[in-house]
Amino acid sequence: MPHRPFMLGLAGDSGAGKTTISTGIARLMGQERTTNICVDDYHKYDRKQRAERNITPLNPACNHMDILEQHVRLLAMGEPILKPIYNHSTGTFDPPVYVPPPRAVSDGNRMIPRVVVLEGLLTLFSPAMRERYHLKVYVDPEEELRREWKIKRDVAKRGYTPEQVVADIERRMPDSQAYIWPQKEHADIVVRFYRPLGYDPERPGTLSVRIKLKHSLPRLDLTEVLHSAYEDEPTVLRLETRKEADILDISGGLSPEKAAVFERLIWEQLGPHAEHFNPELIGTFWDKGGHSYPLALSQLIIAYYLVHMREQAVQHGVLSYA
Ligand SMILES: Nc1ncnc2c1ncn2[C@@H]1O[C@H](COP(=O)(O)OP(=O)(O)OP(=O)(O)O)[C@@H](O)[C@H]1O
Ligand SMILES: O=C(CO)[C@H](O)[C@H](O)COP(=O)(O)O
Repeated sequence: MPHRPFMLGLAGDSGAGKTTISTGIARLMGQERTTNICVDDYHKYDRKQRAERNITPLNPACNHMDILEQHVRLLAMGEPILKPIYNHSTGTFDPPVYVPPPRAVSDGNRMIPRVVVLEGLLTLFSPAMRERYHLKVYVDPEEELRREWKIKRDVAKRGYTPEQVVADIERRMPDSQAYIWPQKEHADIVVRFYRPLGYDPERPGTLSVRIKLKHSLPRLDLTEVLHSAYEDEPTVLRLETRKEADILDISGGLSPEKAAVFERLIWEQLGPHAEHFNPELIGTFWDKGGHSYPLALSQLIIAYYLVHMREQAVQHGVLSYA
């Protein structure tokens, strides 16, 4: 009887869109079956202590990496953890919370595995963590977009002024380059939102996405949708096979009709898990209560690979059943 959860590791710099992606994945795969862990909770120092020590939260030395590794292992084994909490409103720590074991739940006929999503600055940093995930994703928007997103979010939700956020981004840059960006090399999937030609900043839902898929991933058959795209809208969807990876480009100009065909196609390849998934609430992001088809499809594609990579791991005996 399978007890061990689907394990997804999602990394990227601050404001890159990790929470936005993982929120949609939880909605898609079932919020009641998903445990979402934000790795910010494992900061070693509070905001004041970081300022005193002149250390950024991007530095592994500023985080309890050993406890994080231990918790990733426990969660992967379907065990509970007592998780710290970092509070972004106060800049200090709240009392820890008990996170129940992510064990499979029964739907009457069979067991449905739970999902654990670990998202944060350093989730792909150490081999001890990487080896526990079925799928590793790195979120890598255009740097200008990331800055814009971070400034808006930190001002609206974390009490900073725009000047403070800009100064902080600059101060963090050496650590971004030293610790965060290199994690991209370890990802199975790299998701890059970018501004297409003629992009209107008032319509963030029209951002395009480029998804880099490592050749080690199982094949997602996109023939039908790529073929229909090429006939009438040649630039809306593109799949290019390169030496190091496949590159899937989804334009923000995708019509709702084509997005629906694309969604159905992935859906059909999800296998029996699809019946427990809910595609209705994917693709939303916080700014202006927006919706984006490239975001929705990215979330669906990640879920597809997560399901299939776990299946492969089980088949190859990498994961045993508890
Ligand atoms: N695909 C997207 N399209 C439009 N806006 C987006 C997208 N992804 C993220 N954003 C915007 O960027 C902001 C930051 O995103 P999010 O909170 O998901 O980043 P994060 O990587 O989790 O950040 P942190 O690690 O600092 O908590 C969001 O509030 C949202 O408005
Ligand atoms: O890079 C970050 C990830 O969200 C935050 O800045 C970090 O977690 C510290 O938080 P705060 O700025 O609220 O003290």
